[in-house]
Amino acid sequence: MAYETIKVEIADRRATLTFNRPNVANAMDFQMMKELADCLEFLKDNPEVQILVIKGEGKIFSAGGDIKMMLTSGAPNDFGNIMDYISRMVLALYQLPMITIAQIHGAAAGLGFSLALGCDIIVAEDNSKLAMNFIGIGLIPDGGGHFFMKERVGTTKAKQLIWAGNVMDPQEALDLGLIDYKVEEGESESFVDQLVGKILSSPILAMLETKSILHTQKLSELTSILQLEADGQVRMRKTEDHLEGIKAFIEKRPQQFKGK
Ligand SMILES: C/C=C/C(=O)SCCNC(=O)CCNC(=O)[C@H](O)C(C)(C)COP(=O)(O)OP(=O)(O)OC[C@H]1O[C@@H](n2cnc3c(N)ncnc32)[C@H](O)[C@@H]1OP(=O)(O)O
Repeated sequence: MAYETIKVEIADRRATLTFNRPNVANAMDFQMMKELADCLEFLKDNPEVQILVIKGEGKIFSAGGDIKMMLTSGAPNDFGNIMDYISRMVLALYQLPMITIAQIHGAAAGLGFSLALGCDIIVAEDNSKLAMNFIGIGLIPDGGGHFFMKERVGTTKAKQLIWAGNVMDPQEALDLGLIDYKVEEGESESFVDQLVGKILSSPILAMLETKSILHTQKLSELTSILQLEADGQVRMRKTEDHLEGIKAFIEKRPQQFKGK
């Protein structure tokens, strides 16, 4: 399939999906979200692929939703469409009958970090910035961010991290169990290639059965959280604090939130 905002290569039982808007930190606009949903649904039905690696072109894995698009895209209800794409991509990712690996370098923020957390294995380079920082622009996590954070660190810690919205370094994330491997700067590609080789020479069908059992049992909870996130995000999109958050980001100044 031909895409403009992502690249997909399939060879030797492995698919590699690369975010491809490097000039804007691989921030995701409408088109990219739709292409991601289409691509992950296509991969879901491709029995030749047993491993998916997700990575980013350029300096950053992904900075999440495109904040400049949020300022210019008009009506708050446009988020209804965005949330549909996000639900489609996350449900497809979660149900993929393959081992999924996020290969993070530079930064993974907002929806970019949610998608990484939706992978089975997360590898991050030592210098990368990891941020569940939707709150910085007055939003809540989407892309199943609430679900995946809760799965990895428990409800109380997830809530605290989401509220704080801090940029975390990989050591902190590793200590919390938010990522699985921290590697030296520039080493993620070779590390992931080795990991893929190791997994492909393991009894991968048994690994995939385990994934299927655990994910099938949790699917209704994820589906419910995605709906709650979609409803909540449309509400947050209409707040003054969100508008202030995106303006402050673009103007590179501190936000002044008012609780409205
Ligand atoms: C549906 C909604 C989904 C969501 O995901 S909402 C959440 C959206 N995402 C965010 O709030 C994250 C915002 N970005 C950041 O926090 C930081 O960036 C990073 C931690 C990702 C990286 O920090 P650093 O390495 O210091 O880079 P830099 O100088 O901040 O950014 C490099 C260039 O990338 C642009 N950029 C960064 N994030 C976004 C974005 N999300 N949307 C659009 N542009 C973005 C900046 O403005 C800048 O550009 P210039 O070099 O021209 O100043």
